[in-house]
Amino acid sequence: MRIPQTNLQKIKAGVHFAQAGLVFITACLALAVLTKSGGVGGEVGYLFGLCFLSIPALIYLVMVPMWTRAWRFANVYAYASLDVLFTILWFAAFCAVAAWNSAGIRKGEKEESSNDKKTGSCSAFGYGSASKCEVSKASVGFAVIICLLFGVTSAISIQGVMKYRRTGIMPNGNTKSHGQAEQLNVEDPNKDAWSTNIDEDDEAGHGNPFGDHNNASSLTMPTAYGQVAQQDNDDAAYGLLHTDQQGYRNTSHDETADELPHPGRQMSYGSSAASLHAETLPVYDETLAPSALSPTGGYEQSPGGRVGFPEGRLKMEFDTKTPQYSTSDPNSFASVSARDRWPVILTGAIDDIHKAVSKESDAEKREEGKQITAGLAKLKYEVQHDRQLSPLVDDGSPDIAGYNAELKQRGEPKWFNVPWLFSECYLYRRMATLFSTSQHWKSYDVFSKQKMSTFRSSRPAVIELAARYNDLTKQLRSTDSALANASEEEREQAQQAVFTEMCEICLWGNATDLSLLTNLSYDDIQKLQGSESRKANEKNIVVNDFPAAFATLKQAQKSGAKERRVDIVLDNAGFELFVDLVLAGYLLQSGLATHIVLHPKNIPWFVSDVVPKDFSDLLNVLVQAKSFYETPSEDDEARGVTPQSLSDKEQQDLKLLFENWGGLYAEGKIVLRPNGFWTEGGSYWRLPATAPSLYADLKESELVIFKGDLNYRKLTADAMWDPTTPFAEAIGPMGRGSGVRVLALRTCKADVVVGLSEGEDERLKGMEGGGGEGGARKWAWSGKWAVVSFCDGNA
Ligand SMILES: O=P(O)(O)OC[C@@]1(O)O[C@H](CO)[C@@H](O)[C@@H]1O
Repeated sequence: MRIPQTNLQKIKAGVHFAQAGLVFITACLALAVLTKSGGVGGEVGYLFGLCFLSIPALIYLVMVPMWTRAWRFANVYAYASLDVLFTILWFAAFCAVAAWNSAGIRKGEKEESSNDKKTGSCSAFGYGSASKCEVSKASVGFAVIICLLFGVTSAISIQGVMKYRRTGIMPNGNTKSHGQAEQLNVEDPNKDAWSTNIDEDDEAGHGNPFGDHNNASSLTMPTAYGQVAQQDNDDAAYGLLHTDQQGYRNTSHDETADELPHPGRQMSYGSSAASLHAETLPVYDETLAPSALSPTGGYEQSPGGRVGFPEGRLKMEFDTKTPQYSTSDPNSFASVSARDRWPVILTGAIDDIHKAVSKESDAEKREEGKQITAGLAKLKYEVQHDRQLSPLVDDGSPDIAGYNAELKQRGEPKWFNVPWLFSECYLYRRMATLFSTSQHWKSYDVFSKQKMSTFRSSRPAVIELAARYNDLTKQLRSTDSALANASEEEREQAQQAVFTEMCEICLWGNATDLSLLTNLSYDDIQKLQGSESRKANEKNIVVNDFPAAFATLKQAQKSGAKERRVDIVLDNAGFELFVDLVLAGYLLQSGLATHIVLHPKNIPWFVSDVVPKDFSDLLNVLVQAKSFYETPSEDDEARGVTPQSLSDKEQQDLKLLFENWGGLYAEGKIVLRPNGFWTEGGSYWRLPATAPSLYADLKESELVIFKGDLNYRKLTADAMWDPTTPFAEAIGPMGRGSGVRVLALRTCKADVVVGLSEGEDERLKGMEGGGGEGGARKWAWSGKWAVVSFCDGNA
């Protein structure tokens, strides 16, 4: 498959093609001279030989940068060396033959001492006929042109080397390290290449197999990167850092927003072939636009496609001045993530794509898959060896410019000394570029299998909640239920209790995000997700603003406003998305909201964050629950377990749930709205200034619920706030006076936390595994504690 070429690359290839034509002609001329009588010098022989020698060089210089099949031989240094070498060789060639010509002419003139012959002309050529001399002169002319053209291509190649040494990006925009491909023998399943142990490489004393941009040694053939034993105890040990669970566990740009069809196209609920694909999900109801539901799916575009953001102004200027958590802080989860967790996550991704490539029959797709695998391995290597973060490859999305501008402004930091939030977003954005710049793997989600396999393990909680939800729906719809006959005050109390319960279900659904918890056993997941654990965890909510959030929605309901929208900025797919839909369905059916707008990501993100496809996958599970839950998974087969069959009641409950949620979609009451802003590298302090139409859209909402840890880190700019800092202050421009009502539902899985009462942080640090006096806020790393923080930006 052809690799997209930059204009400069195309020009270079064009020059090489011209050279090939000229070389052919020169070879013919030289052959003519060689075969003519009168004798020849080695010079012409050299020229003729050089013509042949140039062919393989030209093939290499043209084909390797252009075809994936040859990409394994790509090497910016080789390109430049060849171009410069042949410039010199052709220079020598035309000088030599020119000298031979003039020697022949001088010889001829000496022999022809008669004065009617023109001096310096071929008429008196000492090595043969005048035509031989003419032909030889012509060959010199062509050789001069070829030499000059090699001079041009040398300049282009040298520019390419300088760019590569500066950015790590090959002239055609790809990232690549030299000579590593041959390590990737996909066919050899026994070759276990995916580990987090870096010492292996160094031990082999091969230095930096990935061509560290500053270290010329990269030209030497590297060892096979990451070739060590299976997931070893180190990884297991890593996982036990906070809890005895560990985990590893996901394009391109904004197309999704465009691809998602406009609503009104009825979904085929209940039809026999009722399997759902993301495309069939209505995004919003025309009749409701241009109200708060007008889609802003893509980036904030302005003429020229640049993110609608004043040129030259850098987004960082909108961030808080409070320092951010950095990977250099040994007391932070940032340091643990960069040194221990990200390599494990990358290894999981490499493993996934490796398996996919080994099953791929299409040769071009396989080759491209190897490139992606190599790119992931390079990224893993750079993280583990504390390399500089290199500029992202431009995959056509406007956010890339923002990332690279910020990288430059941050002075191209190294992995072990960089703000955690930016670097972690950069990590996932860089992974996505490997897929989005490919032809065959653009929409491949390297985390998809993990998302679905873990959702399987949520079966008991999913069935328990489906029954609970359907009961609630029946109660809410019935006219003679206890609730219907209760007094207004009793109904409001009951409503608040159910609201809190539904929000708690939604909150703790966030505890099982896959980027934190590895190899979460079937039993662990049940223990975490069941109603018992929710009850047990109630006391673990260290900031609890549920009443304020309920009061906001209740007040809006009492205002009688026709449209009362609630937004949910989603976090993880699978069980968490399931409980988000439970909350969304409850808010709609209880009348606390009239519309729900869900905000997924555009690209695979932080391993398990929701992308639009995860939505249809979830609904497909509900409509095909029997086959999904009763088909043994790899894990079941490994454990020799045959999944229990679903009872009729359980099947019925899941079918009812599917029809209920399907109906809410069809009516356009639930809308899916991806936006590129959610996967940018900065905090939400930047949202009002850098994503004005998204900001305006969120202001239309009665309540914007931000799910999970990453959204909380972005709201609070992942800064090292004093934990007693008011939430409203820590979220800056999204706080007081912002016009946005913010509710964060977060299980704590990172250092930043605000809104705590005096002494609470010390109390939690003092608990077992809390971190103690040492300063590390370990209690906030495991997802065991949660905060529910509300700020009314309209107050
Ligand atoms: O946003 P989520 O899914 O609740 O958590 C994301 C997370 O797992 O990833 C980051 C660490 O890598 C932290 O923000 C948190 O631990």
